[in-house]
Amino acid sequence: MEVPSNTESCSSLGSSNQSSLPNQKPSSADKSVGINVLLLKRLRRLSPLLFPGICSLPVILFTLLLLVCILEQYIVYHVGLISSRYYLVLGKKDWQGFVYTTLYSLLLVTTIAGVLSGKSYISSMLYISWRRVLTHALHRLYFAGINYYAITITPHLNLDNPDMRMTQDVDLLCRTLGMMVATLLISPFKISYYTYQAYTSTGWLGPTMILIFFLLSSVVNRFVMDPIVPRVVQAEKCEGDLRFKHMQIRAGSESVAFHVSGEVEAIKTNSALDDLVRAKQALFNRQLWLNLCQNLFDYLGSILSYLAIAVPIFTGVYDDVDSSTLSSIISKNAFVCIMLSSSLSSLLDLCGSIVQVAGATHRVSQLLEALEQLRSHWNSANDKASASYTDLTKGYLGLPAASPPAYSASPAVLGTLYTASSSGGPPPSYSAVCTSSSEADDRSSKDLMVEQDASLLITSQVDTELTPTTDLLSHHQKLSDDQVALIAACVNPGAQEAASAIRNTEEATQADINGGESNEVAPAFTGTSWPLGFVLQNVTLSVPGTTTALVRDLNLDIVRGHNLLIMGPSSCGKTSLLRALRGLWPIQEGVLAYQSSYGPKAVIFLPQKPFLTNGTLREQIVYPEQLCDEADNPRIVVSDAASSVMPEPTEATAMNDSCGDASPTVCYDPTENAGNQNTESPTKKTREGTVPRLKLTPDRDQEMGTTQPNQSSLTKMNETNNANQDPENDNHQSADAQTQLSEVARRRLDANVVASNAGGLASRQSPTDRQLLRWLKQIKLASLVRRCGGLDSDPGWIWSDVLSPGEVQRLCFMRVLYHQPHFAILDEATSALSEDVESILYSLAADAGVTVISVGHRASLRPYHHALLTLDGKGGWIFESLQAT
Ligand SMILES: Nc1ncnc2c1ncn2[C@@H]1O[C@H](COP(=O)(O)OP(=O)(O)OP(=O)(O)O)[C@@H](O)[C@H]1O
Repeated sequence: MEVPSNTESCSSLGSSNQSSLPNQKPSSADKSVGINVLLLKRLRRLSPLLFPGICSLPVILFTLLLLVCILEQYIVYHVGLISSRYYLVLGKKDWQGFVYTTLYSLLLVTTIAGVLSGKSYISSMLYISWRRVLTHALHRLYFAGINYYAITITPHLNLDNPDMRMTQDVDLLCRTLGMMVATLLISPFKISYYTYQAYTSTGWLGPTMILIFFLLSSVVNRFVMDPIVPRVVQAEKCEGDLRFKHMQIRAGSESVAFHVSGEVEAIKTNSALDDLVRAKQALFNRQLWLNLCQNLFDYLGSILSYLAIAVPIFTGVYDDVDSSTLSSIISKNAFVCIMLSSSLSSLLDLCGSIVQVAGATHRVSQLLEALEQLRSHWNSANDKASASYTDLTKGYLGLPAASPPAYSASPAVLGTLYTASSSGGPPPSYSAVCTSSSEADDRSSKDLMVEQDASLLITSQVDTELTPTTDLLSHHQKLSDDQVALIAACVNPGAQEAASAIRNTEEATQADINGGESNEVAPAFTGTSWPLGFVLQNVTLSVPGTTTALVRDLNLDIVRGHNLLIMGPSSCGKTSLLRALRGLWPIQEGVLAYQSSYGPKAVIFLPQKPFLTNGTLREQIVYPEQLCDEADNPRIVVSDAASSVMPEPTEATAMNDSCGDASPTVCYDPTENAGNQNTESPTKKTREGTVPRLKLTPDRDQEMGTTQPNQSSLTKMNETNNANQDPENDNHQSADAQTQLSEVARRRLDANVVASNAGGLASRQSPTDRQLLRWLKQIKLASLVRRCGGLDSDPGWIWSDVLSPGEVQRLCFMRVLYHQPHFAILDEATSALSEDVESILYSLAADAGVTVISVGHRASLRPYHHALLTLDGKGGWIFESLQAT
């Protein structure tokens, strides 16, 4: 299977399957960077970012700068005439005129000093405001969706050092522009005025000579400047590479020290330095010719002004004036000609700045374009998924076809459904096969290869219920027609009041599940009516850009109350599967459906490489939530980790408008929620009352027995279904098996989404400090509170450097306890811990009602899970129940 390489045919990284990433030529080797049409286009694209609105600070400063520049030129003109005035009064020995001229000159000089300082200050302000708005714009794009991740794993973008582009290159661009802008602004006025003055002094000859000279020098400079721009771009890249190397050593200093590999790193760092020096050298070599031209034309310009004034003098225009008046006229004429020539040559002097601006503009624009490309890629995939979702949900759950679910209005609310093209060929026949652990143990790795027509389903019990004539959702979830209609009402926008009714439905459903005949066909996941977290149907997953499958045709439903362990040899694709679940990697084929946007209260990931942010201990625990107020009045920003993350909640709406990012950032005050006990309590109660506890005590098997179908019950259900089927239906079922499976998965997902939506995840109460401290003590981190000065004191640590790997893992696990999500996805999250601490952590997670999906190598993990998925790294996989262990 070829992964499509063109932009048209692909969807989005991490958000859709059958996708490759946007294609773009390598940026640094891009020969198109220069002083050219592309530069103008890029500057035009940057201008709305630099001038975001008529009342924005950059526009106000820009206008102020323009006014100050005009004032400056007015005063400079009069300052320039001072010498001419002195020639006159001194030549005539006019005492009074001398005193007056002196006072007048003092006033002008004082004023010009103030104006020039003010101009410089406003230029600096303009620079910093530009830097702020431009960096904010880049940040918005960089943190939109998973752009910050996609840009680093998308090799064909070949975009070096995005961090440096957002910092140093933006700084260079804004600073140089800030310096240039005053000259650029005033030049048209200045040139027009002094052209007129030169014309009145010298006739047409003076200004014509000067203008021709300027045009000539511009053409020469243009050719000298052009090759400099790519060298500026290259030098900036090398600068970024060297910085990155130093950053890498700083981050891994301890590992380097363990290896005592300073010399190796020195060689590599010096190599980066040598590259930088070479790049700078090439730049300076080119700049030499530019500087030569600039200086030559500058001085030729000053001579030219005297040539211009010499013509009327030698042609006798001033023959009838006395010598002091002639001196005054020469001085004045020289001044206006010099001013005209210097106005023009100051434009030429900007050539050095222009190449800097051009280089920085190209680099910043390349980043901007790549980010926009990734974002639109992401958005179009989301739109596609939204459209698929609307299509697929049309006509079931009682939804009128013309009334799409709330998802289309707010993808963040209802989640995402990702579809891929089918793999072609005959649809696989789905037989419910549940491999026992003993059988699995006997299998060789060869046996792990799964046949196309023998898919194993975690919730195989559910799938054995599939019959073409059955209302799948109602049957599966034991819902009455009224309940299904209620869900439909809740899916529709504006049906918020249905949330409480849904809770009632949950209770009713729970009663159904627990009582009477429903026990016989009760779902595997008793304890919740809306248990579905992730649905994988025929999922094939490869490393992006390659065709070698890590997992092939995987069918899996990940449900609440059903802990899943994923194992397999190193590099077999365990983390990659989690990446797909998180939407970071696209899948090649199949259907991967999940709720993507509830954040850490629904699904939390503890990655293999733990991430600790800067700040207080509490900030580590609540991560990825952000405390945005003082500790005594904590406000928590709940960011949607799977969708766009906006830095400023107040800008969320504007960003949706301008950037098309549909996922809002929610900011809520837990103190408000605390007061709303009526809303809180039922949710909390329902949650506590329904989520099964996996107790790691002797009665565990018994508990698990209630949450896990055993083989005999599966067989029984198969028999029941077979008995109900007639031959016609057999054919029908075979042909529609794939469709039905998708259908039931979507219905269950939808129902789950609706219920979670109605359940008010964001309104769940946060644990108290007392509870946090109790947990910290239980996981043996109590001393950490003292070491870092309390929960809310910032010790200024680089946490991952200060804490041991075991402490880091335990601290990260606190996030699971704090958020108490429906699902915690743990990628070797306890690998650095002893088995007894591991046991404590899993017990606490079970007590909190958290369903865990673990990746790990240790057999000690098995007792905490209901099922095991083993990958063989060649595409094969096997699922086995762990209930008997
Ligand atoms: N960003 C990436 N670019 C290219 N290949 C990658 C990338 N990330 C992972 N891979 C490759 O994908 C394969 C599966 O990696 P993955 O991290 O899923 O393995 P794993 O089973 O979790 O391994 P381990 O048990 O060692 O953690 C590996 O061969 C790895 O080299």
